Amino acid sequence: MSVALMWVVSPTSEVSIARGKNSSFNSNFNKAQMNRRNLSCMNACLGYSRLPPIISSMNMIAATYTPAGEIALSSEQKVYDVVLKQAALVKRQLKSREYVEVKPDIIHPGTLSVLNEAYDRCGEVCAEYAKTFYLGTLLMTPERRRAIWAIYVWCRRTDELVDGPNAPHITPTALDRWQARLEDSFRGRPFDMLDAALSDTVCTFPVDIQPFRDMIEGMRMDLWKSRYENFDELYLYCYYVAGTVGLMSVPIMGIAPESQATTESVYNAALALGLANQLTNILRDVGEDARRGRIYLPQDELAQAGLSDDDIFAGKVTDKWRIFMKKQIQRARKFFDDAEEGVSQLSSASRWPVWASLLLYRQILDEIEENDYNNFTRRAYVNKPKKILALPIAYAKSLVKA
Ligand SMILES: CC(C)=CCC/C(C)=C/CC/C(C)=C/CC/C(C)=C/[C@@H]1[C@@H](COP(=O)(O)OP(=O)(O)O)[C@]1(C)CC/C=C(\C)CC/C=C(\C)CCC=C(C)C
Repeated sequence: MSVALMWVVSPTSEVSIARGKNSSFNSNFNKAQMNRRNLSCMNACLGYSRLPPIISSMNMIAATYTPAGEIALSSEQKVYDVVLKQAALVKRQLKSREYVEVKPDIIHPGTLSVLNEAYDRCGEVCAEYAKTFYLGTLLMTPERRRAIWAIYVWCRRTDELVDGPNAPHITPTALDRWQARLEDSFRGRPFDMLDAALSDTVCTFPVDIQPFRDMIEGMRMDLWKSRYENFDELYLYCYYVAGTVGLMSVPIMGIAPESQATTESVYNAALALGLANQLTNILRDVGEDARRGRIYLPQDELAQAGLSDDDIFAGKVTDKWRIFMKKQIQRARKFFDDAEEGVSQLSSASRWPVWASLLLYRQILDEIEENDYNNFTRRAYVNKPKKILALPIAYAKSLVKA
């Protein structure tokens, strides 16, 4: 990655600074920074408001009970509740068409150019971090493209809090402040320019705040948890840090008008793609994570395979490890399969980047196999020719209608 985004999240200064080798972004960003009061005013003028409350569908989920008589939901059931809420929000807003072109008649002078600049900045970050994905977004309509950039940037900044250069200084309190900033952005009171783009996006498209809160929850989890007892625990983590991205993206990408699929099934597919990506990421990075003292693998399944934390730290590829890995890869592939059904339901211009990301990420699993399951000292990656080949394949798949 050629750019490192650094966040200084302190009680006195909550500013984001972009730093990097090619840092034209840096100076542009500083130049264009706005203060909170101006933005509040600007957004009041734009008439932003909090999204309406969402009806809970928790009681639609089959539940089991703890010995104390409390409802015990699996992670999958808890997450499904978020899927249903987001799908309900989209359906309600699609019905009322409230979110389409509801920009107020009176626009504060300069607001639009500031907003355009904010979105452009998001596009620059996206292009720096994820070139292929950025190119894919160029096929989308301008409104969708810039909204996806805004969400990408928020996700990237959130991830950088625990994975970036400032990670050792990040505390739960810093994450609380980041969440307060998120809540403010959803209320139309963004803190900085990049937040202003997010604020505009969530006011334009029917995006629920819960997946955003949940991603921060995943980052909180990363601060204290370095072992996962079983797949249920790992599932929740993967939802928090990646399944959420799928749920945030679909309201922007849009579902094809001709799609016969239920909104819920499309959201489930989006969730599945996030989970598949994260499981793949975990399987690729086993050695790297172990060197940081982290094991994102189900402890019970490791034990069943006759493996322990020590085996992971020793990093030796044994037959036990190969058998264990085959099972994990099979599970990740299943999530990719579940996701595939949903991609064709997306609006036509959104399919290509999603297919490209799906095909490229899934190939990492093939590479782990090619490396004879040595994910301790070899990083599986998809080489350039294979990446290039995936793009027309993704394009051809994107032409298949729902
Ligand atoms: C088209 C597309 C891929 C859209 C998603 C755009 C978007 C908002 C991406 C945000 C990604 C991000 C920065 C997430 C922060 C948390 C994180 C780092 C998650 C991991 C991603 C890869 O990370 P990284 O860049 O570090 O990877 P490398 O180490 O460089 O390989 C994750 C593994 C998960 C990302 C999850 C997704 C991209 C979800 C994709 C799902 C959809 C877009 C829904 C598609 C819809 C249907 C119906 C299937």
